[in-house]
Amino acid sequence: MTAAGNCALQKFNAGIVSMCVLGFVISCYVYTVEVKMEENDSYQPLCDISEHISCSKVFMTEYGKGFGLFPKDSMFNIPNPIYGLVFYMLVAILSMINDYTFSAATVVVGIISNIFTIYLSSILYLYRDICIVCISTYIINMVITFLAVKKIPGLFNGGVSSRRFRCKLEVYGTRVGVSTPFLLASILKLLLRDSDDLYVRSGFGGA
Ligand SMILES: C/C(=C\C[C@@]12O[C@]1(C)C(=O)c1ccccc1C2=O)CCC[C@H](C)CCC[C@H](C)CCCC(C)C
Repeated sequence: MTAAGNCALQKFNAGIVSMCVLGFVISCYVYTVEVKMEENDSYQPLCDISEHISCSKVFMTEYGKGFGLFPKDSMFNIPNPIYGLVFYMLVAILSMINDYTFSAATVVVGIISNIFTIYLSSILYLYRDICIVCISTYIINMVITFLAVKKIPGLFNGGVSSRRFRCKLEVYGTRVGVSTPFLLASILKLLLRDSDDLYVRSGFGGA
C-alpha cells in the first residue's frame, strides 16, 4: 500500500498539520502583542482578562525572550513566539513526509517541545499567572506529540490501524489544504483589527 493511499496516515497528517496551523496563528498573535506592547505602554491585549488571567504579565519578563535561557546579548535571545513559528513550521513539514525517519524526528521534536512546556508552565505557576495563549500552545504541543506517536504504526504496511480508517478524510484533507492560507489570513486580519481598536482607544485615553 502506498503512503498516499493509507487513510490512517492521511488522518494523522491532517490532524498534525491543523494543530501546527493553530500553533502558528497563536505564535503570530503573541508576537504582534509583544511588538505593540513595546511601542505603547498603555496597550491592552485581548488576552489580558484580569490580574491573574493575563498574558502580557509574562511576555515582558526575562522568560519571554529565548525562554530566559540565554544571556541578553546572545543571538538566541529572541522572542519565544519566533521559536514557536519555526517549531510549528518544522513539525508541519516533517509530518507531511511519510517516512519512518522523518516521523520519528517529529516524535523527538514533539517530546522536546513538551519539555519546554513543563518548564514554561512552572514559570507561569511561579508568577501565579494564567496565560491562556501560552496554555493553548502547551495543549497543541501535547496533541501534536500524541498524534505523531500514533502515526508510527500506520507507516508499516498492513499496520493495525490502517484497516479501521476509511478515506473519509481525503475530501476534508484537500479542502483544508486549499483553504488554510485564506483561513489563516482572515483570522490574523480579525485579530489585528481588534487589537488596533484597543490600541486607538487606549491611545485616546492617554492623549
Ligand atoms: C508562543 C509560545 C509560548 C508562550 C510563552 O512563551 C511565551 C510567549 C512567554 O513569553 C512566556 C513567558 C513566561 C512563561 C511562559 C511563557 C510562554 O508560555 C511558543 C512555544 C512553542 C514551543 C514550546 C517551542 C518549542 C521549542 C523548540 C523545540 C525549539 C527550541 C530551540 C532552542 C534553541 C531554545
